[in-house]
Amino acid sequence: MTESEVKSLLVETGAILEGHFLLTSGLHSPMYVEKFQVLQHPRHTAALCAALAERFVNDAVQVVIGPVTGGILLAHEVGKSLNTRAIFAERENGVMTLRRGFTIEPGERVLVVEDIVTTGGSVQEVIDVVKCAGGIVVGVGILVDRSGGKADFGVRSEALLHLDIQTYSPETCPLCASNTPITKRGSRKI
Ligand SMILES: O=P(O)(O)OC[C@H]1O[C@H](OP(=O)(O)OP(=O)(O)O)[C@H](O)[C@@H]1O
Ligand SMILES: O=C(O)c1cc(=O)[nH]c(=O)[nH]1
Ligand SMILES: [Mg+2]
Repeated sequence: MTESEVKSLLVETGAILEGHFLLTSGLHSPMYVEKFQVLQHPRHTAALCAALAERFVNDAVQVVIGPVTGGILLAHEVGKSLNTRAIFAERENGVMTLRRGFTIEPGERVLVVEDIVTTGGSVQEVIDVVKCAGGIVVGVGILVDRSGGKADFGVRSEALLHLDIQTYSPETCPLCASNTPITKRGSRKI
């Protein structure tokens, strides 16, 4: 899939939103990629994840892991393509962790997947979980990297679509200054 095909799919499914959004990092943004607008279509999810898996087909991946919520679907579908285990990480009392009896064995080759990267903080938390368990992070697979190239995980990362979307700290946000109501999507409680 080309970047323009991925972008068209997001536009067609209504995933690109404009407004005033509180992001999981605490930053504000005038745009939000609501990944579940596209992920609600299993055939699109399967096609996107197959394209992502293709980038890591020669990396001898043994486990695919992503952060809740979208990471559950992504890990499952990428793991299906690569014929590996698929697990997910979630925050417990604010700390990213493995629950549900999931384990990563020392030396296991792990691919981290993520739907959207803004600051890269969530992916980094998952990388830390993998490393803490002794796993080897072979790469990061991303549907949409909206960081404008700023996110760097110290391993090969591959995104199906690269965007450079403005973010603001709450103190400098022009939408706050103009009293535009803010909305919070996503699952993180901050
Ligand atoms: O790169 P970052 O600054 O960490 O931001 C990106 C993360 O934020 C969103 O998840 P969110 O925590 O909103 O929950 P969700 O996956 O349940 O929507 C998104 O799905 C990424 O996981
Ligand atoms: O940074 C986020 O929380 C975020 C941004 C975005 O565009 N889409 C999303 O699901 N989360
Ligand atoms: Mg998420």
